[in-house]
Amino acid sequence: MRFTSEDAEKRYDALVRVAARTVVGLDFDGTLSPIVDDPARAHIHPDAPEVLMALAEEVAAIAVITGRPARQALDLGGLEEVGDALDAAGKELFVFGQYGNERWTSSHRRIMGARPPRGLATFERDLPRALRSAGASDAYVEDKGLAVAVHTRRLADPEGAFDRLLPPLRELADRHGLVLEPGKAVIEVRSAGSHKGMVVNRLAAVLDAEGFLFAGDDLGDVEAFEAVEELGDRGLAVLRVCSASSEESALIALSDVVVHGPVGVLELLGRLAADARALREG
Ligand SMILES: O=P(O)(O)OC[C@H]1O[C@H](O[C@H]2O[C@H](CO)[C@@H](O)[C@H](O)[C@H]2O)[C@H](O)[C@@H](O)[C@@H]1O
Repeated sequence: MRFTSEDAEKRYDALVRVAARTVVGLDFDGTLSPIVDDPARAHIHPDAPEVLMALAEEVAAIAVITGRPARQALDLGGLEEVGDALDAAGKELFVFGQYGNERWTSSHRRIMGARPPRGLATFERDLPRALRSAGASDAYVEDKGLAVAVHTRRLADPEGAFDRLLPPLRELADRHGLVLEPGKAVIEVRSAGSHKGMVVNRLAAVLDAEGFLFAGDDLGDVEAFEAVEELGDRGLAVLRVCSASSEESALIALSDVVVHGPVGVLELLGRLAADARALREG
């Protein structure tokens, strides 16, 4: 775990002091679950449920904010059970799927979602031809209902295929009124309507937060990092945590703390829970 500046360490201390009024926002893939080749097997790190339950005792709320469909995050994360434990502690677990287009809470247990964006069906119709033209017919296409993710990780040349696919998919997305969300060996195509920064702002306002921690690992988390920084400018105690890997470094420059993958994220969250508890118990 590395604080990126002295100021960042002070930010951590300030967050501990307002832990009881702090919202913890967490990305899923690469932050709570280790990156794996098959998206259907990206299970949450086995230590995560216990760490989240301990943390919930000390903070106002925990929110998983992911590009995944909420249903998948619930299943791969065992988050319904985590929600049970949080409910019992009088706290709430939020799951925002598809970059904020879906919402689940441990108190309501229903996924509220948007409709598929106009243009997605015709985009999907034209997609195989675009994949063929880019020599990436074997790319794995993940149909997320409200979006499509084209994965190159399991191709022979993942980076080459990613680079060849980016321009034509951007052009095709534009033509269908959709936007591109590039990530780790993945190009997502989705509606322009929502992003993780909007979720951060909504949660901070609704929960009247005095502190906000967000941890993420990929480009789809940039808006959340920016929103958290703006909350800091407005006087909240904030901490931006980068779950680092050799695959993506864009978030490092925006971070207060850099940790190594999900193991490092959980270590930091465990430390936050322990420090907040020690302060509370005097
Ligand atoms: O917002 P996130 O929780 O980070 O989700 C973003 C996308 O993550 C998934 O893909 C990534 O994880 C896979 C499993 O480890 C990996 O195989 C892939 O290369 C990564 O890009 C997921 O499949 C996407 O739908 C999410 O939107």
